[in-house]
Amino acid sequence: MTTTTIAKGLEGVLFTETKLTFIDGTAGVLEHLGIPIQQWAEKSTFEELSFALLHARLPKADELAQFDAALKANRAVPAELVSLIEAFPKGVHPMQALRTAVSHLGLFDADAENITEEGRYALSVRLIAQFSTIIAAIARTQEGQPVVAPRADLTHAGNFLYMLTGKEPTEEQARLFDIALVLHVDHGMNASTFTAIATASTLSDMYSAITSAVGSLKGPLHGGANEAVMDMLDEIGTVDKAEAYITEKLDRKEKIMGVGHRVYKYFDPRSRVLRDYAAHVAEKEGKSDYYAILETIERVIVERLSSKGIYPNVDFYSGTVYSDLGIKKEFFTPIFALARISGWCASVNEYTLNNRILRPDAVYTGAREAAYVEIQDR
Ligand SMILES: CC(=O)SCCNC(=O)CCNC(=O)[C@H](O)C(C)(C)COP(=O)(O)OP(=O)(O)OC[C@H]1O[C@@H](n2cnc3c(N)ncnc32)[C@H](O)[C@@H]1OP(=O)(O)O
Ligand SMILES: O=C([O-])CC(=O)C(=O)O
Repeated sequence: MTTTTIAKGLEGVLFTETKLTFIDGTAGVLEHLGIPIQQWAEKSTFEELSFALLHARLPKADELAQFDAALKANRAVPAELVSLIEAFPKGVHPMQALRTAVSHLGLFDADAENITEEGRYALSVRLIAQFSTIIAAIARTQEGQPVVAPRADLTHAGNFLYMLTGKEPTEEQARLFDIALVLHVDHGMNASTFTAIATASTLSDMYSAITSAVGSLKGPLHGGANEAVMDMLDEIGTVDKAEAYITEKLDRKEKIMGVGHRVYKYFDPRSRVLRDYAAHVAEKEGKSDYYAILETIERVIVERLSSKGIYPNVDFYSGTVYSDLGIKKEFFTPIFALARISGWCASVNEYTLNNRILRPDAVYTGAREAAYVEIQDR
């Protein structure tokens, strides 16, 4: 069936069914398995949400314990991969490094090409566990610091912060980071999830699907926006300059990073949760002007652009939370990947159970039935 109506950017195109994530963009609602994101953030953990999406149901206590143990048992990565990361050129963006490292990791996995349901599940568990180790190793290497081996007595969030800094985080830091991960785990058919599915739909392997997804998340219109927000905050500098900066940018019809969304035409519910944490940390620690600048930008955006359905998205406040945890802005997008790996794997696994190769079409607008012109006659 072919139609000549073009859905630019595939907006509103339905290509599959899913039981994982529901979004009502007009009301600002996000649910995983029907449970609102606010409840996941308040009551759950990255580990539990990852299990829930991979199995399309909540785990019982013993199932969650087994899943957690499997993640912990899979945290280590091959020494060859650590050596490769250490040999990456200095100054490459961590998302470039992550893309290459994930692809390389596949070379050491004897089961990498297993695309059975069980094979994809086992690979998902490994990838979720090892993403954390890879990203921390990239960060340590770029800082000129020795890579820190994972610990099996810490949560996924706590272990990541430990491998990143070499210091065991406080319970509060680990929990705050865990909530940030929970908020980023999945979001329906976003560009990187769609990319992962498109790759997997050819019956390609998990490493290929996830490597493609990392490349897609990297762009500033998608996951890369969290770093771009921090660039903007650094450029603004102090809160007294924020309103004029944003007003001038909007007058020049430039896009503001961290606002606008293909699906949300109202506040992204995740941005509300992150705003509250950013406010809490700013008040408690008095660390930076970032929160005050973001509040001002949000006010101007809502005044000027809410009639167009433009509001802050998940990337707007997340960087402030990471920054208060001492994380550098180049690692904001890898941290997005650290969370979204679970959503990518769950969506790939769900789609491939009922697979059909993804192959949309384009309306051809070029010449037809033209004669070949010899090179010397052109
Ligand atoms: C995790 C995530 O991926 S969340 C998104 C992260 N990305 C960003 O924060 C980057 C900034 N935002 C954007 O570029 C866009 O809003 C996107 C890419 C997220 C969504 O894009 P689309 O759905 O294609 O919206 P589109 O770009 O067509 O914008 C619709 C209108 O809103 C305006 N608009 C959209 N986003 C913004 C923005 N960030 N700042 C100012 N105006 C905006 C557009 O100029 C356009 O106005 P017009 O109708 O007068 O021309
Ligand atoms: O859904 C989208 O288009 C972007 C995304 O990944 C998110 O908001 O988490």
